[in-house]
Amino acid sequence: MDVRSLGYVVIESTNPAEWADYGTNILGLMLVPAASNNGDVYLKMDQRPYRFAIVKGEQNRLSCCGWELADEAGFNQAKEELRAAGVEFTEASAEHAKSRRVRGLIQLQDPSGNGLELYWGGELDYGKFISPLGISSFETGFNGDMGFGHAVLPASKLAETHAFYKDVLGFGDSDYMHFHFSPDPDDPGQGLNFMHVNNPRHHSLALYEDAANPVGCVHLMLEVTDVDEVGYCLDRVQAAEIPIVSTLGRHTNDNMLSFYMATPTGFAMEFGTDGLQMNWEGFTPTVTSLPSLWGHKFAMPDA
Ligand SMILES: Cc1ccc(O)c(O)c1CC[C@@H]1C(=O)CC[C@]2(C)C(=O)CC[C@@H]12
Ligand SMILES: [Fe+2]
Repeated sequence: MDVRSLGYVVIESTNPAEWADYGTNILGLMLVPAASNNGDVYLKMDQRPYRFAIVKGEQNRLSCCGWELADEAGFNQAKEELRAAGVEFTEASAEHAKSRRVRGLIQLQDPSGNGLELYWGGELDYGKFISPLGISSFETGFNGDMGFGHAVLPASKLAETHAFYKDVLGFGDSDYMHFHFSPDPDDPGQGLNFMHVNNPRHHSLALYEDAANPVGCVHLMLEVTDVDEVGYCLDRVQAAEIPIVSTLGRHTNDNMLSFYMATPTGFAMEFGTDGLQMNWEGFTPTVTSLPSLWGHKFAMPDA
């Protein structure tokens, strides 16, 4: 399978209006005029019609990640490979695909129960990105082909879930880390698999061995092209008294300079810049024992 990018996320929220406020006034994303009056919130950051869809629901959690395939042939091939691997999926209706602004879409779950969608034909509306806070641009590649950023998802069954993304979805390994927060020496600790798809972003997905995560996500990451925008965002977060989940720091594996804050949904948002752009040809996956070169003091170990 040839997955090209992390195209969008869908977030279920009891109060999508909170995300309209947070998305525009803190993150500097653009509110997309609603196609319907149902209160759903769409947030835009580049040539793509939206990157975040916040839909009204009973729960506050990440619903799914949308993964982009190159074209219809790639989409059909992906479905063949899922059938061959015995993975169940549901084909979305034309109406549903249209609401996602894609030409074809299937829905499935990974072995830890995280929702995902595989799609082809993601629209570009070339609507001008005008940040309400004057952010010049988010790093999403040419025509947005690097995806919006990355997602770190909880994986109670880490080995099985990692194998699913690697062997069935064809993701590549970027890096592996292992954490041991518990004072109990018999506690096996938590693994963290960083994985890439077919674009230069160091990781589009990371899987964290995290059994109890009620919101379906550890964090999402957005990347801006100007370091000052990270600083300005940090100032806005502090002025709004939004909890800072991790202080500013620079990661070892992808070189990202970032900090982490709370979101209305309870998972964290990493806001960074200067992430590595990789050439995967001949790349040897790394094993890293230090998460950050400096900084990144996390408020809670599982934040
Ligand atoms: C280590 C690292 C490298 C690149 C990233 O984009 C990135 O988010 C991380 C940190 C991931 C990880 C996390 O999200 C949950 C809380 C963790 C386990 C920590 O407490 C340290 C590393 C953190
Ligand atoms: Fe991250």
